[in-house]
Amino acid sequence: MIFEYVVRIDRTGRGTRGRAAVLQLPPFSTLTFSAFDDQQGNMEASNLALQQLKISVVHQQRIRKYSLLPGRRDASFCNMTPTLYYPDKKSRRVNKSSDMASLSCHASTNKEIVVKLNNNLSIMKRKCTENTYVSTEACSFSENIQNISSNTVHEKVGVLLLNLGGPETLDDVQPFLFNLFADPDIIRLPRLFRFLQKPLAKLISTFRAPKSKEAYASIGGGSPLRKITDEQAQALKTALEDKGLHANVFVAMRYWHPFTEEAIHQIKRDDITKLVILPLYPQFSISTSGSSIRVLQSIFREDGYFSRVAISVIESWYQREGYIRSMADLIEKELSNFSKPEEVILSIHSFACLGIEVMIFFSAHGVPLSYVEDAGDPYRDQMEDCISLIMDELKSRRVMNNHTLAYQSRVGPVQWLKPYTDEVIVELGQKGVQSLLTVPISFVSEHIETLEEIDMEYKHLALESGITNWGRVPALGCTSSFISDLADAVIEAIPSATAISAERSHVNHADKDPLNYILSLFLGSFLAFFLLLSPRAFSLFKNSLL
Ligand SMILES: C=CC1=C(C)c2cc3[nH]c(cc4nc(cc5[nH]c(cc1n2)c(C)c5CCC(=O)O)C(CCC(=O)O)=C4C)c(C)c3C=C
Ligand SMILES: [Fe+2]
Repeated sequence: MIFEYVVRIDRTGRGTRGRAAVLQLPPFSTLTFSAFDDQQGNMEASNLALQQLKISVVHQQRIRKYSLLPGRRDASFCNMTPTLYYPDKKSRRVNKSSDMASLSCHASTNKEIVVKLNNNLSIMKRKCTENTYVSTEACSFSENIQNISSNTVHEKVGVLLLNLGGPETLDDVQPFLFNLFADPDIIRLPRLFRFLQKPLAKLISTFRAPKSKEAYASIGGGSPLRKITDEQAQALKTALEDKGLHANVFVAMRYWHPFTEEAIHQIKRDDITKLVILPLYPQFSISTSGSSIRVLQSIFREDGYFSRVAISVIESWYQREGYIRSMADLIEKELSNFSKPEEVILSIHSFACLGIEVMIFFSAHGVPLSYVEDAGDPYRDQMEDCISLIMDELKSRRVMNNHTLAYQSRVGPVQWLKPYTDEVIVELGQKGVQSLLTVPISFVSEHIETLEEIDMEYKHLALESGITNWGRVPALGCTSSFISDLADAVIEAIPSATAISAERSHVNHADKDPLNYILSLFLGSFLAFFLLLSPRAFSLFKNSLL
C-alpha cells in the first residue's frame, strides 16, 4: 500500500506554526511525502522543505521526534525507513513537476505518525489509494490489514541474531581475546598501521588472558552467552510462530562460536529468501552491531547467493515500547524487592538528602571516547535517550527514584566514555547514598561483565565505599514481553527488506600504492620496535592493559 502526501511550501507565510497532522497507519503500509514549491519550482526549495518536515512516531503517551534529513537513512529509527527520491533520478511521482522530492516511510502495526508542520509548510493533498481520507489536521486510513503470512507465502524467512560470543572454556579465553582485539572496529588503528592489527592482537590477548581467565573461572569457567543466545533464538522462533510467521532463527557471534560464517552456511542450506538481521544490542555502536554488520556486508558482497536475498537490518531497537516496558518492569520489580514501598515513598519526599532513597544506577559498557567524538558513534546519544525513555516509563508508573548513568569495562590506556562506573560508585558512597540498584543497560544477556564485574567487583567496591544496600537488575534474557517485542520488530522489518546492491567491494588504491606500503612498513616497524624493545614503553603498555 502506498499513501502519498504533498507538503506545500507556502511562501506567503500563511502556514500555521506547530500544526500537526496525525496519520494512522495500518501495518506494512508505505507513506510517501512529496515537497514542492510552486512559486520557485526548484529542487533546493523542495529539499529544504523536507529538511524542515518533522516526523514523530507516537508511542502511546510518548512522542519521539526527529527530522528527516536528505541523505540520512535512519532505517531502524521508530520503525520507519525514510528514503529520499529525487525526481531527476527515480521518482514514483513522475506525473508532477520536477520540483518534487518524496519521502517514504514504512510504518508498522498500530503506529501513528505525527507530522509537525513548521511555519511555512502545510500538508496539501492526498494522492491515490481507496478508502482513505485526509485533512490538514488529521488523516487516517481504513485499509484492510495485510496478512503477514500472505506476504511471505513464497518466501523462506530467516532471522539472523548478532551477538558478541564468549569463551566456553578457559582454554578458549586467549583465542577469543585475539579475535576481539584483531577486529579493526575494536582497536581502530590508523590505516598506515593496519598491518600491525594481528601482531598487536596477539600481544594484547596474551597479556590480558590471565586476568580474563581468572574472571571467567569465577563465573564457572566460561561465558554463558552462547547458551542464553540459543535460548533467545528458540524463544524468538516460537514467538514468531505464535504471531503467524514461520521463520528460521540463526545466531552469528562475532568473536566465538558459532561464527558468522557458520550462520551464513546454515542460511544458505535452508534456502532463505528473506533475511532480517537483528543485533542483540539495543543501542548501536561501531564496536558491536557495527562490527558484525560490516562483516556481513563483506560476505554479502562477495557471495552471489545474497544477491537473491531481500535483507532488512534493524540497527538499533532501544526505543521500542516493548523493550522499554520490559526494562521498566524489571527495575520496578527489583525496587520492590529491594526496599519496602513505604521506604521509597518516604525517601522521595524527605529522606533523599539523607541518602535513604534507592538510586537507580545504569551501568553501560563503555567505548573509547574517540569513537563518539571522532568517529561519530551514536552509542552515547542512544544510551542517554534509552535511559530517559525508561525513566519516563517509570515516572508514568509513579516510580520517582533518582537515577544516574556511568560506563564500565574500560580497557587500555585511552580515555573512555565518562563517568566511569567505579569512580561514580565511590563518589556516591562519599555523598552518603546508601542504596544502589544497578541496571546493566547495554546488553540483554547475563555475561562476564554482569556476573563478575558488577556482581563481584562493583558490589565489593560499593560496600567498601559505604553503600550498604546493593541490588542488581537481571538481564532481560528470555523475558516473554521482551521476546514478543523482538518478534514484532522482526515482523515490522520484513516489508522493508530489499536486495542488496550488487556492487562488489573495491580495494582502496591507497592500499596498493607501493610508496604508502613502504612508508607504513617503516613506521609500523618503528612502533613495534619502540613498544617491544623499550623496557619502559613495554611496561607502560602492559600495565595499561591489565
Ligand atoms: C554493548 C556492549 C559492548 C560494547 C560497546 C563493547 C565494546 C568493547 N569491548 C571491549 C573489550 C572487551 N569486551 C569483552 C567482553 C564483552 N564485551 C561485551 C559487550 C560490549 N563490548 C560483552 C557482552 C562481553 C562479554 C562476553 C562474555 O564472554 O560474556 C572483553 C573480554 C572480557 C574481558 O577480558 O574483560 C574485552 C577485552 C572493547 C575494547 C570495546 C570497545 C572498543
Ligand atoms: Fe566488550
